[in-house]
Amino acid sequence: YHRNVFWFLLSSHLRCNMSNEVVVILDAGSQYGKIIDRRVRELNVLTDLLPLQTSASAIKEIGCKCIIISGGPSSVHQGEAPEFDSEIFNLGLPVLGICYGMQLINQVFGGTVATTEFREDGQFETELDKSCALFKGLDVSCQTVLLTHGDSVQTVAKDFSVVGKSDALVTAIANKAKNIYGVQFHPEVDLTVCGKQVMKNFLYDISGLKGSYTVTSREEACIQQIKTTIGKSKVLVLVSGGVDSTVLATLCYKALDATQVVAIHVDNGFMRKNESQEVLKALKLVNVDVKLVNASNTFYNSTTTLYVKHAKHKVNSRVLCQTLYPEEKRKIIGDTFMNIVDSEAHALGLTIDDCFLAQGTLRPDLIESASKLVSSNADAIKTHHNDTELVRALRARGRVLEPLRDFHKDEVRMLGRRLGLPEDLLMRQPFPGPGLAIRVLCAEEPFLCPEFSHTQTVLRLLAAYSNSINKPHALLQKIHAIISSEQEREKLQKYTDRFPMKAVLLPIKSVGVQGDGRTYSYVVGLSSPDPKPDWEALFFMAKTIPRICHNVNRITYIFGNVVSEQIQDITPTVLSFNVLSTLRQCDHVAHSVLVKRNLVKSISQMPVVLLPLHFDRNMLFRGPSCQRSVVIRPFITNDFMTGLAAYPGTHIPEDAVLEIATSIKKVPGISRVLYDLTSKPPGTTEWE
Ligand SMILES: Nc1ncnc2c1ncn2[C@@H]1O[C@H](COP(=O)(O)OP(=O)(O)OP(=O)(O)O)[C@@H](O)[C@H]1O
Ligand SMILES: O=c1[nH]c(=O)c2[nH+]cn([C@@H]3O[C@H](COP(=O)(O)O)[C@@H](O)[C@H]3O)c2[nH]1
Ligand SMILES: NC(=O)CC[C@H](N)C(=O)O
Ligand SMILES: [Mg+2]
Repeated sequence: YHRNVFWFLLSSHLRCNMSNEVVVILDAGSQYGKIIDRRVRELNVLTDLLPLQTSASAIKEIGCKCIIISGGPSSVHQGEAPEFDSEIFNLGLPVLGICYGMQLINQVFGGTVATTEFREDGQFETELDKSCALFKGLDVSCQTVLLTHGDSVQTVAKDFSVVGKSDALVTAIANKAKNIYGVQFHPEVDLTVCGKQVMKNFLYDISGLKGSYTVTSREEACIQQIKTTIGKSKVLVLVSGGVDSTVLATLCYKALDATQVVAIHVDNGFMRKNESQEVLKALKLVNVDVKLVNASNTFYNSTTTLYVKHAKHKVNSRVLCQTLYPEEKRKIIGDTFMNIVDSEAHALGLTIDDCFLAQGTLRPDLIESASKLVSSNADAIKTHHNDTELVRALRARGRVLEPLRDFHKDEVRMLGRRLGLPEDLLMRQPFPGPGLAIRVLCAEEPFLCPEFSHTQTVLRLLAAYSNSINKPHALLQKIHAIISSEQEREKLQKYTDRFPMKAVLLPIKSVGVQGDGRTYSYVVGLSSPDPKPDWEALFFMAKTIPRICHNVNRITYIFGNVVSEQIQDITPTVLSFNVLSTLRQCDHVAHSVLVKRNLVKSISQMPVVLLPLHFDRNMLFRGPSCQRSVVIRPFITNDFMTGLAAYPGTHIPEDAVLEIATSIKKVPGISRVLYDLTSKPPGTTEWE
């Protein structure tokens, strides 16, 4: 049903624009894939996002000029691969396949694809053939691109030539005669430096598009949408204090009579220190009057029903303050949030038949919740509480207003600027709806799977590589199979020699995103007897380790003395009032440093995360694991879908980092402070 509504809206949208320059994006379930349409739109070309299964005849009917096939979490050579119509390659249209899309093209035309020892998630260098039309105009042939894959092309399809390579890995293929191209990397994201140029080449030069589609006025369109949807009714605007919902509320006030707009902010108990009060104050200054709903005590003991996929039935969840799993926490918080909104609406005398619900939902929120509104194949990355089952049911009844649903964060900020919102409100760092609740890693027991000790051995070898190479070890072969270039081995040797390191596998799991799917894997802690962190060496290790240990999605640096002992135990941690106040205090001291040093704008976001880990226990006295540790994650991103850990000395002054670490360490109950070195992918922004 949702999909029908969506296609209807989309086709009417297309009719209104009557642009004959349409690109069909066939979605294989990628999360970055949805940025493809933003990239294409940025180049003034209209997109039509369709499921990969779409038939060739349906595509022909649309009259598009070319096809882009996105990435996706599946493997083309395995049973669960989504279906597709191979006739799409016989339409005579130029095709660009990205990651999964390239693997699919290669397989269809007779080449092979396999899951190998290679696993790459992050920025890598690749050599591209500048004489290929796809790479025309690139300044140099060696380019930095985003790779996130575990599968790769083994034998190249007949009639295709290799136009991109990175050591043994094929990163681009082309069939010039048929105008069919494939890239293993992701040109749609900012982390691929030449991405925009590659897309431009495909759209303008290869497909002959002119770029005639311009978004006239998106503000006007939003206002119009609000007016037509709400009419004479009322609208309950949910305001979190973030930029999205602030822009939304401002638009509602602009489009409607003030008596029609009721804005509420829910304090769920997972806000930052003084956050709710400050939100109300800031919004008052821009004439948005918000009612505060204090529900901070309701959430801890709330539950919901969960659908068990493999058993196909529903069960009751635990209460939130006993729940360990990230998705479960998100579902409980989301459903509780909507119940509270519902009873608040009743208390205000509003019912769903005379009132609409407005949310600042953005495109990435829907993408990551795997909403059918944006894609039929997406892997659910995480549930956003503005896209829960309850919201979906209301949406189906046409009662939800989401004018920003087609926007990305940077576009919302641009709109907010046009609306005259102050810069400090616009540039606020995003804060997730479930707040601090997803920044506490909950666990009752250490996570120790059978691979633990093997992984730990590989890590030990890697961290001491400069010594290990002198003493032959069977596992070195495995490492060398992946670190195949002489240059890289030399680097590994140089860094491990210059900065002595220990690498310990921490017995916890964190959320990540790899190969366009969600992962839940180990974290590595690096530390050194040298008190001065060698960031260059650390960042190199952060990039290298997940390529070799595929069960690791995050790398951290542990401030302080070297940690050489394995951490066997954890401090049992759930979302309790005390645990949250500890994290709130750490978050507060950390962000105060950013504010004091005027760094809020230069860092895109800085999650502060509580870990159930107690280092430096006195084992002689069998000291219990009772303290916890804190990770700081200063993060640099533009599209909020991919990004880099801030590099001390470049993105953030090193003394600011050290000041943050020192002040967090002073908070009672904190064992150690860690620095997250991981890019996205393989790690996400949040740890969950
Ligand atoms: N505490 C809250 N009270 C009221 N509404 C909320 C709250 N948290 C989230 N919402 C609603 O859910 C939507 C999504 O939440 P989310 O936190 O992603 O967005 P945001 O805060 O507007 O923006 P940002 O992502 O910049 O923080 C918001 O736009 C808002 O409509
Ligand atoms: O509005 C939100 N509701 C949520 O539930 C949520 N969870 C994560 N985030 C933010 O989304 C961005 C990407 O997050 P991840 O890299 O952790 O997936 C980052 O900016 C995150 O802070 C959320 N935003
Ligand atoms: N990003 C992608 O499209 C990944 C494709 C495939 N799942 C892989 O791991 O190689
Ligand atoms: Mg948001």
